[in-house]
Amino acid sequence: MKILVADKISAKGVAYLREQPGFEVVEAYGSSPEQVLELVKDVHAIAVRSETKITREVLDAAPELKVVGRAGVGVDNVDVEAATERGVVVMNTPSGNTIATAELTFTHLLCGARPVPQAAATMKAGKWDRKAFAGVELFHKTLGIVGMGRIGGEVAKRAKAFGMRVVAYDPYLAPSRAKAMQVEGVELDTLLAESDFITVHMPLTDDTKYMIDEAALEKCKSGVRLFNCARGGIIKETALIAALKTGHVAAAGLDVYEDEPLAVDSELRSLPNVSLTPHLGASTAEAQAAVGVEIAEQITDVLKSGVIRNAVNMPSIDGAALKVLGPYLDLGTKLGTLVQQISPAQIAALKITYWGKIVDLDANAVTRAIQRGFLRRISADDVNDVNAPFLLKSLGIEAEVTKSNSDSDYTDLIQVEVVDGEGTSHRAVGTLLGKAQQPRIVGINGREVEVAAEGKLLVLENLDLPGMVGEIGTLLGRAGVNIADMSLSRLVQGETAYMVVRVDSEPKEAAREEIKAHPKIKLAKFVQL
Ligand SMILES: NC(=O)c1ccc[n+]([C@@H]2O[C@H](COP(=O)([O-])OP(=O)(O)OC[C@H]3O[C@@H](n4cnc5c(N)ncnc54)[C@H](O)[C@@H]3O)[C@@H](O)[C@H]2O)c1
Ligand SMILES: O=C(O)CC[C@@H](O)C(=O)O
Repeated sequence: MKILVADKISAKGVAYLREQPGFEVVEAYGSSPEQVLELVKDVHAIAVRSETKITREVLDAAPELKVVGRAGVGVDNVDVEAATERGVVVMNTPSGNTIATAELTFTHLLCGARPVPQAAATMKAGKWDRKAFAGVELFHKTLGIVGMGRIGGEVAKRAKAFGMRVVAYDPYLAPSRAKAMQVEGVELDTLLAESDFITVHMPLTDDTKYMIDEAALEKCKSGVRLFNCARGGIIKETALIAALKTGHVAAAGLDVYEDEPLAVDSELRSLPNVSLTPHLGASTAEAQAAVGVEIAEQITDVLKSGVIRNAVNMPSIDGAALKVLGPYLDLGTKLGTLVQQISPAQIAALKITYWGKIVDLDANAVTRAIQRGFLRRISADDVNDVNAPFLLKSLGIEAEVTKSNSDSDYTDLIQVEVVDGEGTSHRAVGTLLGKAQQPRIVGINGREVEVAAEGKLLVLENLDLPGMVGEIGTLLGRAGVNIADMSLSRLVQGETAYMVVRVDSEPKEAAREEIKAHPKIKLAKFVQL
């Protein structure tokens, strides 16, 4: 397996990848977009920080690619939508650089209060100016934090230690968390009006882009100080520059910019009341060691054992959860495959119902496994848990999931049902049996059956007449096919019965045609699980 380390991650992370038997690691830093297109053509994984852009074009040029690992939080340099369509897992390392970024933010806050960088520059220039660099204190000032996630939370703790009042705006901030952190959850306008210092800590999204623009700045106190160590574009640069010039914003500290690297002639570089750092939030020895090793381990887990952690384009399952969910994933895949093979081609909806213990587990992964199983034989694309929901949608098949609390005879049941264009439903029900949690099929199209969910099955609907089992047995015997297991079911005596026969080998075409053409057999499907 080939792994491209496209941006500089920690030596420990690279060493971890190199130690893995069967891994070939290519380190190529600072490559041009054209070079990246060439480098990715046979890679299975790419590790990046924020420099290398993993665009749709790059993904198209990488047919073997399984995973893009971001050593850091923001995945804005990766086209996640295109990756999802292609079934490529995109993962990040959400917490390894939290402290580093919180500490850099606090450094900027302190430099916004006390112009240390500006004073230091004059000292280097041989001056001794004690008048030009008076500052303000953080003590008893109000800090407004927009985005109270991991980094916002760590900044809040440090601000409390400095004796600041902390107000926070975050639509997803639970009152209990605000209380535990001793911060006041407020509306954005209140935060803008009451804060002496404002720092932003959320991703750049359609909602957060230019959240701090001219109108927002007008709502701020005169002399407010602003900080952004999250993503360029949350604070509108032109509005900030104008407000820094008038002094409405007394000082600013920025680590991130609308365009990176920041243009050489950006006005921000020449304003005296701004401290700038070149996207250094995560640049500490500790953070880089942490995220480098974390991403190397995560990439290895995906490629070697299929274990996915910290994926941003699918639900992740940790090792403990995988142990519990594993048998359900197997059953789900098989039910999806079975239903696809017993139903017609024109499907309008794929409906999944869960009963029993599974209802209380995280069934998202099982749902994806069912969808993957269903699509396995019908999609031209490589189907996996990442792209299965997307591919289903692109085929115009509606997905529906229900968790039922009604009673059932089994500890767990999963029903997979497809509805065709005419509203006719085809379904299979499965469960896990015994201590070994063996996947069993216990229902097909409303008939109770009982057969192991594995191998090759012959699903028959035949007239309920004496001698049918013998006739099928003879037919299969003549074709040299051994029966491993068999289950019979009927609803009304003398009408039709279902026979599910597990066979050791697939009947040859001629035998299949003979079975299909048998006058007493209404339906015959050969299923491979
Ligand atoms: N400068 C750097 O080098 C550096 C390093 C690490 C992280 N970051 C960036 O910092 C940001 C925060 O990282 P984190 O790890 O704390 O993320 P996080 O996911 O833990 O926190 C983000 C918070 O933003 C909140 N949020 C989302 N939309 C919002 C909105 N419209 N208004 C207000 N709040 C909103 C979320 O509820 C969440 O609490 C990210 O953009 C990340 O990429 C930068
Ligand atoms: O890799 C970096 O140095 C930047 C990381 C940072 O922007 C992030 O979102 O984690």
